[in-house]
Amino acid sequence: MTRTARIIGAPTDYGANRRGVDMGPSAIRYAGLAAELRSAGIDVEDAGDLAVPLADERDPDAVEPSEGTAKFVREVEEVSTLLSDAVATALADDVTPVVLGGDHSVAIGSVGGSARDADVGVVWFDAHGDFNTPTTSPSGNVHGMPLAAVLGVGDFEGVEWANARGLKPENVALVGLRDLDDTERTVIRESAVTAYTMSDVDERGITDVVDEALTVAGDDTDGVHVSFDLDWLDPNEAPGVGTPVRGGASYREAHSALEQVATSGMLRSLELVEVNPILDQHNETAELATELAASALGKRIL
Ligand SMILES: NC(=[NH2+])NCCC[C@H](N)C(=O)O
Ligand SMILES: [Mn+2]
Repeated sequence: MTRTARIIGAPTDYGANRRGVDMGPSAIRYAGLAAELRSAGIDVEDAGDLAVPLADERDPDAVEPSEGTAKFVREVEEVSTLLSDAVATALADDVTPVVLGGDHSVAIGSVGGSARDADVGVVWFDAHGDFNTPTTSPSGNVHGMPLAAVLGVGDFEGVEWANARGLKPENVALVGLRDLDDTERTVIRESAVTAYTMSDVDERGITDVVDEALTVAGDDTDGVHVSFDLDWLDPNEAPGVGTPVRGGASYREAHSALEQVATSGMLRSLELVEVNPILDQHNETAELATELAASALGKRIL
Protein backbone atom coordinates (compact mmCIF):
# COMPACT_ATOMS: atom_id res chain seq x y z
CA MET A 1 0.00 0.00 0.00
CA THR A 2 1.30 3.45 -0.85
CA ARG A 3 2.02 5.58 2.16
CA THR A 4 0.43 9.00 2.35
CA ALA A 5 2.42 11.71 4.11
CA ARG A 6 0.67 14.76 5.50
CA ILE A 7 2.90 17.80 5.82
CA ILE A 8 2.11 19.93 8.87
CA GLY A 9 4.01 23.21 9.25
CA ALA A 10 4.75 24.45 12.76
CA PRO A 11 6.31 27.88 12.11
CA THR A 12 7.33 28.78 15.63
CA ASP A 13 10.53 30.03 17.20
CA TYR A 14 9.23 30.65 20.72
CA GLY A 15 11.42 27.84 22.06
CA ALA A 16 14.71 29.07 20.57
CA ASN A 17 17.13 31.82 21.46
CA ARG A 18 17.75 32.84 17.86
CA ARG A 19 14.97 34.04 15.60
CA GLY A 20 14.42 32.50 12.18
CA VAL A 21 13.40 28.86 12.66
CA ASP A 22 9.81 30.02 12.28
CA MET A 23 10.64 30.21 8.56
CA GLY A 24 11.70 26.56 8.50
CA PRO A 25 8.45 25.13 7.06
CA SER A 26 8.51 27.66 4.24
CA ALA A 27 12.17 26.94 3.39
CA ILE A 28 11.63 23.18 3.41
CA ARG A 29 8.58 23.44 1.17
CA TYR A 30 10.51 25.77 -1.16
CA ALA A 31 13.29 23.19 -1.30
CA GLY A 32 10.76 20.84 -2.90
CA LEU A 33 9.65 18.49 -0.15
CA ALA A 34 6.35 17.45 -1.76
CA ALA A 35 7.96 16.75 -5.15
CA GLU A 36 10.81 14.83 -3.54
CA LEU A 37 8.41 12.62 -1.62
CA ARG A 38 6.20 12.06 -4.67
CA SER A 39 9.23 11.05 -6.72
CA ALA A 40 9.83 8.40 -4.07
CA GLY A 41 6.35 6.99 -4.64
CA ILE A 42 4.76 8.58 -1.58
CA ASP A 43 1.39 10.33 -1.78
CA VAL A 44 1.52 13.81 -0.27
CA GLU A 45 -1.05 16.08 1.33
CA ASP A 46 -0.15 19.49 2.72
CA ALA A 47 -2.18 20.63 5.71
CA GLY A 48 -0.51 24.06 5.62
CA ASP A 49 0.83 25.84 8.68
CA LEU A 50 -0.55 25.97 12.20
CA ALA A 51 -1.75 29.38 13.36
CA VAL A 52 1.16 30.31 15.61
CA PRO A 53 0.81 33.47 17.75
CA LEU A 54 2.58 36.33 16.02
CA ALA A 55 6.28 36.16 16.83
CA ASP A 56 7.01 39.77 15.89
CA GLU A 57 5.23 40.83 19.03
CA ARG A 58 7.30 38.68 21.29
CA ASP A 59 8.81 40.26 24.33
CA PRO A 60 11.01 38.18 26.61
CA ASP A 61 10.35 40.65 29.43
CA ALA A 62 6.70 39.65 29.30
CA VAL A 63 7.62 36.24 30.69
CA GLU A 64 5.94 35.85 34.06
CA PRO A 65 8.39 35.16 36.91
CA SER A 66 5.90 32.50 38.05
CA GLU A 67 6.67 30.61 34.86
CA GLY A 68 10.16 29.92 36.16
CA THR A 69 12.88 30.09 33.57
CA ALA A 70 10.89 28.59 30.70
CA LYS A 71 10.57 31.44 28.22
CA PHE A 72 7.31 31.89 26.30
CA VAL A 73 5.89 28.78 27.90
CA ARG A 74 2.29 29.96 27.28
CA GLU A 75 2.96 30.36 23.55
CA VAL A 76 4.69 26.97 23.47
CA GLU A 77 1.65 25.46 25.18
CA GLU A 78 -0.64 27.02 22.56
CA VAL A 79 1.40 25.68 19.63
CA SER A 80 1.81 22.27 21.28
CA THR A 81 -1.94 21.91 21.71
CA LEU A 82 -2.65 22.81 18.07
CA LEU A 83 0.07 20.51 16.80
CA SER A 84 -0.88 17.60 19.00
CA ASP A 85 -4.42 17.77 17.59
CA ALA A 86 -3.15 17.98 14.00
CA VAL A 87 -0.87 14.95 14.46
CA ALA A 88 -3.55 12.87 16.18
CA THR A 89 -6.01 13.75 13.39
CA ALA A 90 -3.53 12.70 10.70
CA LEU A 91 -3.01 9.34 12.39
CA ALA A 92 -6.76 8.85 12.75
CA ASP A 93 -7.01 9.56 9.00
CA ASP A 94 -4.42 6.81 8.41
CA VAL A 95 -1.75 9.10 7.01
CA THR A 96 1.80 9.72 8.25
CA PRO A 97 2.33 13.13 9.87
CA VAL A 98 5.48 14.90 8.67
CA VAL A 99 5.91 17.89 10.95
CA LEU A 100 8.14 20.78 9.86
CA GLY A 101 9.58 22.94 12.62
CA GLY A 102 10.06 25.38 13.97
CA ASP A 103 12.34 24.95 16.91
CA HIS A 104 12.51 21.64 18.77
CA SER A 105 9.80 22.64 21.27
CA VAL A 106 7.37 21.50 18.56
CA ALA A 107 8.22 17.93 19.58
CA ILE A 108 6.00 18.43 22.63
CA GLY A 109 3.03 18.64 20.27
CA SER A 110 4.13 15.99 17.78
CA VAL A 111 5.04 13.37 20.37
CA GLY A 112 1.91 14.22 22.36
CA GLY A 113 -0.31 13.74 19.30
CA SER A 114 1.46 10.59 18.18
CA ALA A 115 1.26 9.02 21.65
CA ARG A 116 -2.29 10.18 22.42
CA ASP A 117 -4.13 7.00 21.49
CA ALA A 118 -1.26 4.51 21.18
CA ASP A 119 1.89 3.27 22.85
CA VAL A 120 4.73 4.92 21.00
CA GLY A 121 8.52 4.86 21.10
CA VAL A 122 10.75 7.77 20.12
CA VAL A 123 14.11 7.92 18.34
CA TRP A 124 15.61 11.36 18.86
CA PHE A 125 18.48 12.39 16.53
CA ASP A 126 20.16 15.43 18.05
CA ALA A 127 23.45 17.02 19.06
CA HIS A 128 21.76 17.99 22.32
CA GLY A 129 19.80 16.04 24.93
CA ASP A 130 16.85 18.46 25.04
CA PHE A 131 16.31 17.04 28.52
CA ASN A 132 16.44 20.23 30.59
CA THR A 133 13.61 21.33 32.82
CA PRO A 134 12.80 24.95 33.69
CA THR A 135 14.86 24.43 36.87
CA THR A 136 17.96 22.91 35.23
CA SER A 137 17.95 24.93 32.00
CA PRO A 138 20.85 27.37 31.67
CA SER A 139 19.04 29.26 28.90
CA GLY A 140 15.32 29.10 29.65
CA ASN A 141 14.74 28.12 26.01
CA VAL A 142 12.07 25.45 25.74
CA HIS A 143 13.75 23.84 22.70
CA GLY A 144 16.26 22.46 25.22
CA MET A 145 13.43 20.84 27.24
CA PRO A 146 10.97 18.92 25.02
CA LEU A 147 12.04 15.39 25.99
CA ALA A 148 11.74 16.17 29.70
CA ALA A 149 8.37 17.78 28.95
CA VAL A 150 6.81 14.81 27.14
CA LEU A 151 8.18 12.39 29.75
CA GLY A 152 6.91 14.48 32.68
CA VAL A 153 10.37 14.87 34.23
CA GLY A 154 10.96 17.37 37.07
CA ASP A 155 8.82 20.52 36.79
CA PHE A 156 6.93 18.87 33.94
CA GLU A 157 5.47 16.19 36.19
CA GLY A 158 1.70 16.21 35.81
CA VAL A 159 1.70 19.09 33.30
CA GLU A 160 -1.09 17.83 31.12
CA TRP A 161 -0.47 19.78 27.90
CA ALA A 162 3.17 18.66 27.90
CA ASN A 163 3.11 15.00 28.98
CA ALA A 164 2.70 12.39 26.24
CA ARG A 165 0.19 9.78 27.33
CA GLY A 166 1.44 6.61 25.58
CA LEU A 167 5.20 7.17 25.98
CA LYS A 168 7.50 5.51 28.50
CA PRO A 169 11.15 6.50 29.01
CA GLU A 170 12.12 2.86 28.39
CA ASN A 171 11.05 3.39 24.76
CA VAL A 172 13.08 6.55 24.16
CA ALA A 173 16.47 6.44 22.40
CA LEU A 174 18.63 9.51 21.87
CA VAL A 175 21.17 9.21 19.08
CA GLY A 176 24.32 11.21 18.43
CA LEU A 177 24.62 13.39 21.53
CA ARG A 178 27.65 15.63 21.84
CA ASP A 179 26.57 18.64 23.88
CA LEU A 180 24.90 18.25 27.28
CA ASP A 181 24.52 20.73 30.12
CA ASP A 182 25.88 19.49 33.46
CA THR A 183 22.58 19.02 35.28
CA GLU A 184 20.96 17.72 32.12
CA ARG A 185 23.60 14.98 31.99
CA THR A 186 22.63 13.87 35.51
CA VAL A 187 18.92 13.89 34.67
CA ILE A 188 19.54 11.73 31.58
CA ARG A 189 21.66 9.29 33.58
CA GLU A 190 18.93 8.96 36.19
CA SER A 191 16.23 8.44 33.58
CA ALA A 192 15.32 5.14 31.93
CA VAL A 193 15.94 6.53 28.44
CA THR A 194 18.75 5.06 26.33
CA ALA A 195 21.32 7.58 25.11
CA TYR A 196 23.98 7.09 22.42
CA THR A 197 26.67 9.72 22.05
CA MET A 198 28.69 10.48 18.93
CA SER A 199 31.45 8.41 20.55
CA ASP A 200 29.11 5.40 20.46
CA VAL A 201 28.56 6.12 16.78
CA ASP A 202 32.35 6.33 16.26
CA GLU A 203 32.98 3.04 18.03
CA ARG A 204 30.07 0.96 16.85
CA GLY A 205 29.09 2.52 13.57
CA ILE A 206 25.78 4.17 12.74
CA THR A 207 24.02 0.98 11.60
CA ASP A 208 24.56 -0.84 14.87
CA VAL A 209 23.54 2.15 16.99
CA VAL A 210 20.38 2.91 15.01
CA ASP A 211 19.44 -0.76 14.94
CA GLU A 212 19.56 -0.84 18.74
CA ALA A 213 17.77 2.51 19.06
CA LEU A 214 14.92 1.18 16.93
CA THR A 215 14.73 -1.94 19.06
CA VAL A 216 14.47 0.21 22.19
CA ALA A 217 11.74 2.41 20.65
CA GLY A 218 9.86 -0.44 19.04
CA ASP A 219 9.83 -2.75 22.06
CA ASP A 220 6.18 -3.47 22.78
CA THR A 221 4.97 -0.25 21.12
CA ASP A 222 2.56 0.44 18.24
CA GLY A 223 5.13 2.42 16.29
CA VAL A 224 7.98 4.90 16.42
CA HIS A 225 8.06 8.68 16.26
CA VAL A 226 11.29 10.03 14.77
CA SER A 227 12.30 13.46 16.00
CA PHE A 228 15.07 14.74 13.74
CA ASP A 229 16.98 17.87 14.71
CA LEU A 230 19.07 19.07 11.76
CA ASP A 231 21.80 20.03 14.24
CA TRP A 232 22.49 16.30 14.61
CA LEU A 233 24.46 16.64 11.37
CA ASP A 234 27.84 18.23 11.30
CA PRO A 235 27.59 22.02 10.73
CA ASN A 236 29.57 21.58 7.50
CA GLU A 237 26.57 19.68 6.14
CA ALA A 238 23.83 21.60 7.90
CA PRO A 239 24.93 25.20 8.53
CA GLY A 240 21.38 26.55 8.84
CA VAL A 241 20.72 25.72 12.49
CA GLY A 242 20.66 27.94 15.59
CA THR A 243 22.79 25.80 17.92
CA PRO A 244 25.47 24.12 15.77
CA VAL A 245 27.99 21.77 17.41
CA ARG A 246 31.09 20.43 15.66
CA GLY A 247 31.64 16.73 15.24
CA GLY A 248 28.21 15.73 14.04
CA ALA A 249 26.86 13.01 11.79
CA SER A 250 27.99 12.91 8.19
CA TYR A 251 25.73 13.21 5.17
CA ARG A 252 25.91 9.46 4.57
CA GLU A 253 25.36 8.55 8.21
CA ALA A 254 22.20 10.65 8.27
CA HIS A 255 20.76 9.03 5.15
CA SER A 256 21.77 5.60 6.31
CA ALA A 257 20.11 6.10 9.73
CA LEU A 258 16.85 7.22 8.16
CA GLU A 259 16.89 4.47 5.53
CA GLN A 260 17.07 2.06 8.46
CA VAL A 261 14.07 3.78 10.00
CA ALA A 262 12.14 3.19 6.77
CA THR A 263 13.27 -0.43 6.49
CA SER A 264 12.17 -1.16 10.06
CA GLY A 265 8.56 -0.54 9.01
CA MET A 266 7.95 1.07 12.42
CA LEU A 267 7.76 4.75 11.42
CA ARG A 268 4.52 6.27 12.73
CA SER A 269 5.29 9.98 12.63
CA LEU A 270 8.24 12.16 11.65
CA GLU A 271 9.41 15.66 12.40
CA LEU A 272 12.26 17.75 11.02
CA VAL A 273 13.18 20.68 13.21
CA GLU A 274 15.57 23.60 13.76
CA VAL A 275 16.11 24.59 10.11
CA ASN A 276 16.96 28.29 10.27
CA PRO A 277 16.90 29.91 6.81
CA ILE A 278 18.48 33.14 8.10
CA LEU A 279 21.62 31.26 9.09
CA ASP A 280 21.56 28.88 6.11
CA GLN A 281 23.62 29.03 2.93
CA HIS A 282 21.43 29.06 -0.18
CA ASN A 283 18.79 26.91 1.55
CA GLU A 284 21.08 23.87 1.64
CA THR A 285 19.96 22.79 5.12
CA ALA A 286 16.31 22.87 4.03
CA GLU A 287 17.23 20.87 0.92
CA LEU A 288 18.97 18.34 3.12
CA ALA A 289 15.87 18.09 5.33
CA THR A 290 13.84 17.35 2.22
CA GLU A 291 16.16 14.56 1.10
CA LEU A 292 16.31 13.05 4.57
CA ALA A 293 12.52 13.02 4.89
CA ALA A 294 12.39 11.00 1.65
CA SER A 295 14.90 8.48 3.03
CA ALA A 296 12.87 8.08 6.24
CA LEU A 297 9.71 7.49 4.23
CA GLY A 298 11.30 4.83 2.04
CA LYS A 299 13.11 6.44 -0.91
CA ARG A 300 15.69 4.09 -2.34
CA ILE A 301 18.47 4.48 -4.90
CA LEU A 302 17.57 1.25 -6.69
N1 LIG B 1 16.84 21.68 20.13
C1 LIG B 1 17.93 22.38 20.39
N2 LIG B 1 18.58 22.98 19.44
N3 LIG B 1 18.32 22.44 21.68
C2 LIG B 1 19.46 23.18 22.11
C3 LIG B 1 19.54 23.21 23.61
C4 LIG B 1 20.78 23.93 24.08
C5 LIG B 1 20.97 23.94 25.60
N4 LIG B 1 21.15 22.61 26.09
C6 LIG B 1 19.78 24.61 26.30
O1 LIG B 1 19.10 24.00 27.08
O2 LIG B 1 19.52 25.75 26.05
MN1 LIG C 1 17.03 19.44 19.56
